[in-house]
Amino acid sequence: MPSNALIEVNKLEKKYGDNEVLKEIDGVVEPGQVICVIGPSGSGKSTFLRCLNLLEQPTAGHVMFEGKDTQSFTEDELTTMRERMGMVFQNFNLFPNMTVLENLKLAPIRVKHMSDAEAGEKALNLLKRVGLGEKADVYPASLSGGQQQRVAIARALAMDPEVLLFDEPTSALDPEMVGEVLAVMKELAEEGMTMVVVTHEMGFAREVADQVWFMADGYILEKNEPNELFNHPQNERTQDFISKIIGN
Ligand SMILES: Nc1ncnc2c1ncn2[C@@H]1O[C@H](COP(=O)(O)OP(=O)(O)OP(=O)(O)O)[C@@H](O)[C@H]1O
Repeated sequence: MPSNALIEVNKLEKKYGDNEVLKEIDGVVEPGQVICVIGPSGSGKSTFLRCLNLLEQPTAGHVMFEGKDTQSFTEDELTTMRERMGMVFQNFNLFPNMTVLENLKLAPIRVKHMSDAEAGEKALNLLKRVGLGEKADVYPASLSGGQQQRVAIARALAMDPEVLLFDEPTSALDPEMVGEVLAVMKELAEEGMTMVVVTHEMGFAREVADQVWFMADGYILEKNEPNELFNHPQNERTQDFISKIIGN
């Protein structure tokens, strides 16, 4: 395997009963890369993402993290790996009964054993970074969806992750809020954050991704640089998908 792979997936398979959702998936994520995973609804994109941090247990195949096979991980090693892979969900998943600041401080205090003051300072800096320095003491419900998602990104960053996994981070947002979240993600990409992003935002994939992976029926049918994949798709299914979303 390439020595610089952060994540490597070999012959990954996932079944739910008889439903084969992921089939023979191979892929490498290198440090600093932004991978966008695109494809039709139900093609297995979210399941693939959740297999990367073993929120879903693969049925077969291997997920390697920093060259180590996660299958051989103890529970403690798995927990550590998940802490190093931040995840941002479609529906933000903030704790509603905690203020924005408390949401951000929780994991650094509990998991990294940071002092309250240290975690608070870090949280405030991260909130400023996502443009929400003024919102530290409010509750998530008083924020717009776009603001809540930016808080969720800041919360993931509070653990200093090695990689961020995004599961359709803008799909639950009103259209006018999509841009503010994508702008934060683009900034992170420019700062060198390694990211795997399941998305329907083709403009973002085209502009920000180093590689776009096209999934259909549980296979990754095509991987390429965005310009190649969008302008010269090789696989018939990719051509069909792209002509449907871009052609009209
Ligand atoms: N926990 C589960 N139990 C059973 N089947 C599941 C589960 N999670 C996903 N599936 C099935 O796996 C298939 C792929 O789902 P997945 O959510 O990964 O697709 P997707 O490409 O992310 O779709 P979308 O773009 O609509 O979110 C679907 O047929 C879905 O019904």
